[in-house]
Amino acid sequence: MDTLRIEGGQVLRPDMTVERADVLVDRDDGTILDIGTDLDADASETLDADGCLVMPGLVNAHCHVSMTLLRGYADDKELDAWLREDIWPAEAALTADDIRVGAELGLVEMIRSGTTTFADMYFDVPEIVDAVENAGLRARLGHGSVTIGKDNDDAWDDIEESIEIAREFDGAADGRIRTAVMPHSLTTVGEEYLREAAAEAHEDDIPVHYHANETTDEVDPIVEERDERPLSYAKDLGMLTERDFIAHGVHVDDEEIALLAETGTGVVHCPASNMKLASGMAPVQDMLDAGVTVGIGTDGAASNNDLDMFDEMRDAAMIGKLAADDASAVAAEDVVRMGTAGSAEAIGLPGGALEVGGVADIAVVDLDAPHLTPANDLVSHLAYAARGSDVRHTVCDGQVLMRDREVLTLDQAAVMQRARDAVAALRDRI
Ligand SMILES: CSC[C@H]1O[C@@H](n2cnc3c(O)ncnc32)[C@H](O)[C@@H]1O
Ligand SMILES: [Zn+2]
Repeated sequence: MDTLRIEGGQVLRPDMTVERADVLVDRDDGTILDIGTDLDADASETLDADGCLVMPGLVNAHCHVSMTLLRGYADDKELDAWLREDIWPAEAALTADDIRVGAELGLVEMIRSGTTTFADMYFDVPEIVDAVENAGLRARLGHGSVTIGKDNDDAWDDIEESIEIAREFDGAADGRIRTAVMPHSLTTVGEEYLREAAAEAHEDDIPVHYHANETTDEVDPIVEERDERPLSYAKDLGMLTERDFIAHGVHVDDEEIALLAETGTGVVHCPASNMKLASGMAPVQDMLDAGVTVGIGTDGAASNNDLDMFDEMRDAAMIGKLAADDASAVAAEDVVRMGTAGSAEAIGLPGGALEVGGVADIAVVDLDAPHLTPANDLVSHLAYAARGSDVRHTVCDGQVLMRDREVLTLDQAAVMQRARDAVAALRDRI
């Protein structure tokens, strides 16, 4: 058997306790064989975790990975103006090659900060599928459809593309890639298209993922036109089921929170994007109290401006307290759970916990740093003090993606140069 042993570290268990243990991985099927101090098997490969915390790989539950190319391209605007004046015109000029290199740049960034799994909405999805397959991460990918501003035929083509992409690539990369049908939002996609997209997706047991209740500018017109809240509308459309997950969920009222809990729909909290675009403060503690499955996502690198899930967990804790006006809200354990198991559950992928028989998706965090000293409480450190750059090794599906901070599955320097060249050419075209 081909095995990997991560040795000498402390291990974060699913109940958020930390214990001294080694982790033995079956690389043939990508699962954890054993966790303990007296593991007897000789391993084919070892990773040194002395002085480190071995934790589940982080799960970035909402992203637009190729938007790394637009990092710093347009800042300091609210969502609608940012999308319409800057981002959508720039995206209209992106080529399939741009999407590919942007995705690779984002994947390098994720691997370097301990993210092993993500959910992504974009276009030219076959490029992203191929990049993820080669980089070795786990992902739920989908084509984001927008129908406003399109004639009926073009609108249906865009919806059909989302459905076809989801069907074609579900199970790619030996099952590491799953898909979702991804209408962009409840206001940028018309009612008949949303209804059909959800029905077709669910016919094949494929989830639906979309932006919802992100800003008041998006919520108010729905309430005015339909005399119902957006998530009640989404439920009528068949888009609020256990498989489905929404991004943002900032402006949700108590009835919508109850609907999310009742239906088992996941919510991906994107605190940095919500702050940067001044979208608002999501009632995360209220959602957790109601039993909603809540994960965490970075959103794209143009509204964040990085893909570091450690930053995101800290932001989630900070703004969660502010939103609840309660310093005990969205506590350290809650955000670490949300950034790992909560996100995995929301997007319907395995991972987010280190347990025997579970997938070997692992981040090894080096604790030997001034900002992580003293080690009073390691869960507190993960939530409030650690940075993506503290990650020493990253493993996904039993494969080592980064060893001693060297990314093994992508050529980091070459990807960065291709990204610079792509953006220079893009800026000439825009
Ligand atoms: C049609 S593919 C996805 C689409 O979403 C855009 N996007 C990026 N961030 C956000 C956000 O916070 N809310 C809504 N839409 C967003 C992205 O630029 C793509 O056009
Ligand atoms: Zn988004």
